[in-house]
Amino acid sequence: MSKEISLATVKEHSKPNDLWIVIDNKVYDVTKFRLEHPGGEDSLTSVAGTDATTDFNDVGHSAEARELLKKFYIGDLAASDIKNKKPPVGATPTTDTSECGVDATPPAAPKQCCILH
Ligand code: HEM
Repeated sequence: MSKEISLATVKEHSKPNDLWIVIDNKVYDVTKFRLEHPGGEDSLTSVAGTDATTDFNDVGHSAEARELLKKFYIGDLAASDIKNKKPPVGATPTTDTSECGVDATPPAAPKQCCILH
């Protein structure tokens, strides 16, 4: 079973010479890699000890970069620290659905341009 690491523990490793980050709920020790990172040391030190999933995805890292990640994997983020931002498809909404962004209104009638002449 893989090791579970809390976000609080990850935060303790937020120094350049002791640098952990979280990507997709997995914890990576990139202390040594920071000096080899093609995107520079600063981009890694700026997210040290935090969840860098968004930053990592925003850059549009290659498949090679994702493959490289595996070398630095040290454990999984503790279940209690995982924010379920995107519930699985088919999940039953709890109470308030006002923020889920789902618009139940049926699509409007076809636009003029869709009507064949
Ligand atoms: C362990 C985590 C990471 C690995 C293994 C990694 C790996 C790489 C690799 C291999 C590249 C070369 C381009 C590519 O193949 O996509 C790259 C570029 C880059 N990375 Fe990362 N990266 C990591 C985390 C991050 C994070 C957290 C950030 C931002 C906070 C970041 C920002 C960048 C930037 C800005 C570039 C340069 C893109 C460019 O010049 O086109 N990386 N990274």
